[in-house]
Amino acid sequence: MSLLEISGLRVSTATQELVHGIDLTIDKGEWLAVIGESGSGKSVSAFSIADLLPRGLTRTADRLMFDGADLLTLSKAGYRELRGNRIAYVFQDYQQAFSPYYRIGKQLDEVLKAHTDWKPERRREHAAATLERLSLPGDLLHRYPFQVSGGQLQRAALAAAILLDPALIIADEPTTALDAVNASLVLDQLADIQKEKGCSVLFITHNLRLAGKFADTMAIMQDGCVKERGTVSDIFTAPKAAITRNLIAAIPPLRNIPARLPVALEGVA
Ligand SMILES: Nc1ncnc2c1ncn2[C@@H]1O[C@H](COP(=O)(O)OP(=O)(O)OP(=O)(O)O)[C@@H](O)[C@H]1O
Repeated sequence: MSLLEISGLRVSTATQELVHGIDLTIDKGEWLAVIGESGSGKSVSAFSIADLLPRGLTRTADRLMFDGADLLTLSKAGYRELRGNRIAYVFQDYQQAFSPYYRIGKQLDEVLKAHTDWKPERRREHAAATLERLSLPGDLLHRYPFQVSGGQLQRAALAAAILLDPALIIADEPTTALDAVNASLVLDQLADIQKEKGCSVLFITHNLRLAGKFADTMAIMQDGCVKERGTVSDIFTAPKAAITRNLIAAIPPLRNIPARLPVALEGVA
């Protein structure tokens, strides 16, 4: 069953169209990877879903439905409720996820305060349990963002995203700024959470190999258009669009092919 249905989505500046009427759907529990070169329109498309486009960009669509609700008619207040509650974002720049001026615990608490009527004790317990769920030390609550490592901060950002059990997590290049070990940890934890909670993931990445490891389905973007959509298996075994074939051919060699990559990729790697 579809959680998110996007049809004819366009994003424009005052003078130029950046995204040219794309269609995407994500089912409940599905992990969709949106892949494309830099500037292909992945981020602005993702921003437009939850009304987070930067000033100067506008969105139109034929259809934009989230869990039965029409986002095209949703009020600003409706969007505020949706974000952080039903739709959560994890961004590449984890430094921006937290204000440097407040302890991480206070910032997690603000999210819970804004969306629940829970008492302080329950909010504190829930925040600590969520950090623990991501194998982060409980004393992180008392630290400022600059007092934790980049990898921990990105996992704390993931904790902030899942505090309220969102139905959709939009992860926009969440591992680009991390070393390989921390990148793998963040994605493994995101995959565990997705399985446990049954939520959907919209994963934006340049990295076709990571997409192949974690996603169920893929959409390949180029120049503001979706050039190809399909299951991971179909896309790796029978890529149709030229951009998809180029992206697959550009995957660097790897000795240990991840278990979920289809056999066809081994010939390419
Ligand atoms: N605020 C903005 N004002 C004007 N143009 C913008 C703005 N933000 C993005 N763009 C343009 O929109 C196009 C798509 O950008 P977008 O950030 O969505 O690409 P992307 O595929 O996410 O790239 P990357 O992988 O590098 O993040 C680019 O041409 C970009 O220059």
